[in-house]
Amino acid sequence: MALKVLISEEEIQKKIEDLASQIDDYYKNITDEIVAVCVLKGSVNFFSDLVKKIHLNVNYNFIQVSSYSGDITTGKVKVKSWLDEPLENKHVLIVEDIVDTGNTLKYIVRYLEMQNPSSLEITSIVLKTIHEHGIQVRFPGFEIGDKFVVGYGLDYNEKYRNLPYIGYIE
Ligand SMILES: O=P(O)(O)OC[C@H]1O[C@H](OP(=O)(O)OP(=O)(O)O)[C@H](O)[C@@H]1O
Ligand code: HPA
Repeated sequence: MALKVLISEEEIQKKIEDLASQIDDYYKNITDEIVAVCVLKGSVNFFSDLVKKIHLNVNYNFIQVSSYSGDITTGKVKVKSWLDEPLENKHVLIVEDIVDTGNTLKYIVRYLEMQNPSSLEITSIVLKTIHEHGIQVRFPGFEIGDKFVVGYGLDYNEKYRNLPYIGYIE
């Protein structure tokens, strides 16, 4: 089983510079903190690289949800841990590693919206455009086709998360 590079470490880091500057610009008139919500586990690498490049007042929050077994979604989003502060009247940025079927984000957005944040936006480093999920990603990274990808936080049965690039299994 060989791994092929789809998006190199250099391309990822360049894209993150670009996303961070879009985010800086989008929130430039906001004086309150922005709450960046990291969706564990997959987003940990992207979250960590991104927040270091944002020049705003950023607070961290973490949720852990999962729905995949191998490369197949169970269709059921399991919540493993949730926010540790309310998001009412906060500007919230959800940081995801991948939007595939959109099930995970649909679930997260539905519950975060119930908390009445001042604003709720999404960034995702990878997006599969094959599904009609209707999720609006304000700060999109790379659009890819229908390949199961690993690396840079993305796993196949918990493997490959620590690769610095995004690849696929041939
Ligand atoms: O758009 P979807 O089809 O819902 O897929 C996207 C979600 O799937 C992965 O999470 P996973 O359930 O594998 O948990 P993990 O982040 O712990 O790997 C990924 O990190 C996203 O959160
Ligand atoms: O392509 C993928 N790779 C890893 N995890 C995922 N979760 C949804 N899609 C993917």
